[in-house]
Amino acid sequence: MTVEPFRNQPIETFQTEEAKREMREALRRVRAEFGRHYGLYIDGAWVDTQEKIQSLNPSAPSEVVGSTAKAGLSEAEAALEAAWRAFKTWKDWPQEDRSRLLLKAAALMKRRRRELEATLVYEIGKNWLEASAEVAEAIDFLEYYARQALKYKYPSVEVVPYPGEDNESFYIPLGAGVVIAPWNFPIAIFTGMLAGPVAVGNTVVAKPAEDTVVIAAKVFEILHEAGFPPGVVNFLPGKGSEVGAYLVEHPRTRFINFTGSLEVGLWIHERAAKLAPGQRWIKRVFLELGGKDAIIVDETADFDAATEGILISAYGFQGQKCSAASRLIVTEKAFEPLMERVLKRAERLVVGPAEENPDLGPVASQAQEKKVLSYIEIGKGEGQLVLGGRRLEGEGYFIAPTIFTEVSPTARIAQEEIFGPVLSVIRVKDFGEALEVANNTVYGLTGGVYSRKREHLERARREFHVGNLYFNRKITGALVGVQPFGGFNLSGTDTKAGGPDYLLHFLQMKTVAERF
Ligand SMILES: NC(=O)c1ccc[n+]([C@@H]2O[C@H](COP(=O)([O-])OP(=O)(O)OC[C@H]3O[C@@H](n4cnc5c(N)ncnc54)[C@H](O)[C@@H]3O)[C@@H](O)[C@H]2O)c1
Ligand SMILES: N[C@@H](CCC=O)C(=O)O
Repeated sequence: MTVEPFRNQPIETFQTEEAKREMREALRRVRAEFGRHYGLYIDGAWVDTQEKIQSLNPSAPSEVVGSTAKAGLSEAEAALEAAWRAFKTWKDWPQEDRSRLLLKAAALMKRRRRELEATLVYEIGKNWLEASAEVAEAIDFLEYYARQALKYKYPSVEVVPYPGEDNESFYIPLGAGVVIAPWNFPIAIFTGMLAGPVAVGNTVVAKPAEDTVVIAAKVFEILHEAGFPPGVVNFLPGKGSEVGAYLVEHPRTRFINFTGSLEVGLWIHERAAKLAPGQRWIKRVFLELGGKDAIIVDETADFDAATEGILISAYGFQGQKCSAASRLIVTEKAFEPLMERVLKRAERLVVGPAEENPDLGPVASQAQEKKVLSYIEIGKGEGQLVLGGRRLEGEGYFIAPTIFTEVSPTARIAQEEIFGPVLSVIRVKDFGEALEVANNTVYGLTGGVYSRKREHLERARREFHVGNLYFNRKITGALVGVQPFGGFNLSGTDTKAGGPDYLLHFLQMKTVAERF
């Protein structure tokens, strides 16, 4: 099979009139289908249930974007059974044919690109650029893993020759696994987490987050149209603590690919380690969790460039990214010139309904709004509020971009993941102290340094303990294949999504030796 080398999908910035017109048209079409209902997808068929999950528009929560069926335990059981049945043949499909299906799904996603972007705008409150970047990433995952999977096809492993014996080692898939996804990248992470294992011959039951079931259902429409055989991919919207937990503890679950909060991730890690009656393997568990990511700015930095990078990293998608800058660590001499610029620019940020393409849309849900506002209250007792710090008028969950200065490195707003548009600024005496403060967290996902001093950048390269480190640029927006993504410490198992080793997590190596 020959395929063009992998290239990232371009992200639409909506500068041209044509792109703007296309997006407005897509928004109109998606709005016209508000309220549409989708089933579960089990064993190649759409299945309805009595209970349903409604998805609301966070810019105007009285609007129902759509709904899906809601899986219970019997549907979870059926989906896992279907996945195991499908595994019997899918594992032996020629790799080229499996990869071809992923590429077909990518092509279908490209064709529906604007519609998918518009769905993200309405379902989760991304502005147009954020929505476009996310759909591009979902397509990239399909395209990248389709190509990477070809690397592992039989016979792929080089072994040392040994006299009198034929020795070979090769990769085989694990079996049927469970994918549990968060709401903040509901198409990219959902697609990537299922496409990786499936690409190399596993089958999956995929549970989207409760707030983003419509975009996830659209992913399954695409997988269905691409022609995945029944049971290879199963769609199971449902409550995390019910069907999610059931699948985690199930003896027939072979692996769990989870992205979400630290709290749920640790619970899954613990429960998956327990041997359930009848279980015949140690479950593989992959966890991609939270962050408390910091940008360091020293006195040699380009303050204008730093300001741009800080604002996009702190407030892109309202700060609801595991990679978001929630701490800004500034050396004494950089503090005034930098903060003057940051405040001036941040004051001008526009917050509003996502369909109007503001700088910041709403936060994702009422639960998110409550959590972020409660941290803002905590912050008022811990730092100096210099910007925002309040909910804004309107039906949607709008929160003003917020900045606290004079925050202690050990304050709660400097230690706990807030996951909203709140930036805690910590003043330090020099670069050495900045690195100490940056590393003083249980997380280790992304980090950044703005400096013109080579010595500082080299020191950060060695000492700043994060999975994704960025110099003189924003700390969000890792590109598939270019910046494999995943963090250290309690940020997860460093699975490195979109990286060259990712698919190995879902494979096991078999070794056969024959004497002649
Ligand atoms: N490291 C990364 O790559 C990455 C990427 C995106 C998001 N995140 C993190 O995700 C979090 C935000 O996402 P969230 O609020 O959806 O997280 P969450 O942990 O609340 O939910 C994630 C998923 O887990 C399910 N779930 C909840 N309880 C469960 C249980 N007991 N058993 C099984 N499944 C269960 C939910 O239904 C959802 O599908 C943030 O902490 C963010 O940093 C990390
Ligand atoms: N991979 C994304 C973050 C995903 C987590 O929310 C980024 O690099 O910004």
